[in-house]
Amino acid sequence: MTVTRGLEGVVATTSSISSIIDDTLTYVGYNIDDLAENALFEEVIYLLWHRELPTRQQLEELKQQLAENAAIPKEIIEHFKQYPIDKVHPMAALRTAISMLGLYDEEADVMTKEANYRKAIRLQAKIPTVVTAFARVRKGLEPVEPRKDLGFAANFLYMLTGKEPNETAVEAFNKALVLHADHELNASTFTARVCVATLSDVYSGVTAAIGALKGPLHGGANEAVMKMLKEIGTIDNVESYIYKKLENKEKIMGFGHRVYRKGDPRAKHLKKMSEKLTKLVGEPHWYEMSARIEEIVTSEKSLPPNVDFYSASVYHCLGIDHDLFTPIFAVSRMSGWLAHILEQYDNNRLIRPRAEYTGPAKRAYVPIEQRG
Ligand SMILES: CC(=O)SCCNC(=O)CCNC(=O)[C@H](O)C(C)(C)COP(=O)(O)OP(=O)(O)OC[C@H]1O[C@@H](n2cnc3c(N)ncnc32)[C@H](O)[C@@H]1OP(=O)(O)O
Ligand SMILES: O=C([O-])CC(=O)C(=O)O
Repeated sequence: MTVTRGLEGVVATTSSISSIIDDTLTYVGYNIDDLAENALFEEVIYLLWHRELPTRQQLEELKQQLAENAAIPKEIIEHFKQYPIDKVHPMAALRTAISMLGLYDEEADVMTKEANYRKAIRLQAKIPTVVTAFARVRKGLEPVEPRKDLGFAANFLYMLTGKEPNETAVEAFNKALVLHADHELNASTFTARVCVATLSDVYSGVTAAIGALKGPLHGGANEAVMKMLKEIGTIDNVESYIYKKLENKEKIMGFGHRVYRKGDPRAKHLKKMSEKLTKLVGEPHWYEMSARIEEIVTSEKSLPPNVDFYSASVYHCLGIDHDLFTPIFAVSRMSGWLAHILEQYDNNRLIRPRAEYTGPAKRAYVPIEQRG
């Protein structure tokens, strides 16, 4: 048996959703740079689910479907209110609430193509409402109802704060959503596909994916980056902090990638946004510290920043609590998970690799009285 630890380089499926070739990321053939500059997140959702950009009418239809399905059952809000609130990470709350949504969906176990698409709409529509409701309930605030007249990005920020966001914030948030939407067979997407390849339901697939995204080696890295920036505190501390970590062979969060070698093409967009937004909110030190960290880690380890590095300071500037960074990643990646889940159902085969056994062999059962 040949063992490939971490399945590095293993091609486990075909997919027509996104590709990473020679450090270039495309969604259904459209370069991420092009989409980041021009696309609405709702257009990207449509693209990932239908493999074509929407016409104006198709886009309006999708926006309407998302708006109509954004409300969440009041039982979920009641559930949030019962949590030991200061001990619950929003990713744990999200994982539970998304699973709970399945309990209130009469079609949860209906496995037709049409029913699965309707569930995709409901999940994509409701995830911003779930994240923002939890963010408010834990502060003793009432959730803000979604508005039908706002787009996806604006509605998220509105539900979070109760105030209509300005154009700069909406534009930045939309771009972040576009950049995080899909990424080939990353760990959480693979998790979703493994789950539904048993012909389990869509809710189980996305709940499993949220669990995988939560870890700091994957989506959880954006929150860890902000924690590191806060620990460093000032630009003068960057060198000693980073060199010490490198000497101790500790990982620097937001750097490195399993697939990219020269660099993550999404990072440059977030870097630009970080520079602009940190200046705009009068906190340029977050960008300056980040840029200095990048200089050191790139020259010492040849490791470029990934999508999670500059997204941390971007979200901070949008006034978002640091432990909501990974849930926001999930709000965007929900679109990719759902595209992959639908693709898996369309051409399913159980995913079941092998393990090379390394434990003891051929042992005879020892009765408990003889085990000392
Ligand atoms: C959305 C996303 O999921 S993007 C990734 C987000 N995760 C992070 O930012 C966490 C930090 N980065 C990492 O832990 C890794 O780079 C991963 C998990 C992203 C990729 O992991 P892998 O492909 O398994 O690489 P692996 O962890 O084996 O690293 C290879 C070598 O580079 C080093 N390395 C990799 N990333 C880093 C890092 N961030 N800081 C310091 N050294 C690193 C490792 O220590 C290892 O060195 P060694 O060969 O001397 O032991
Ligand atoms: O692809 C990966 O391994 C992780 C990643 O960058 C993502 O999920 O966006």
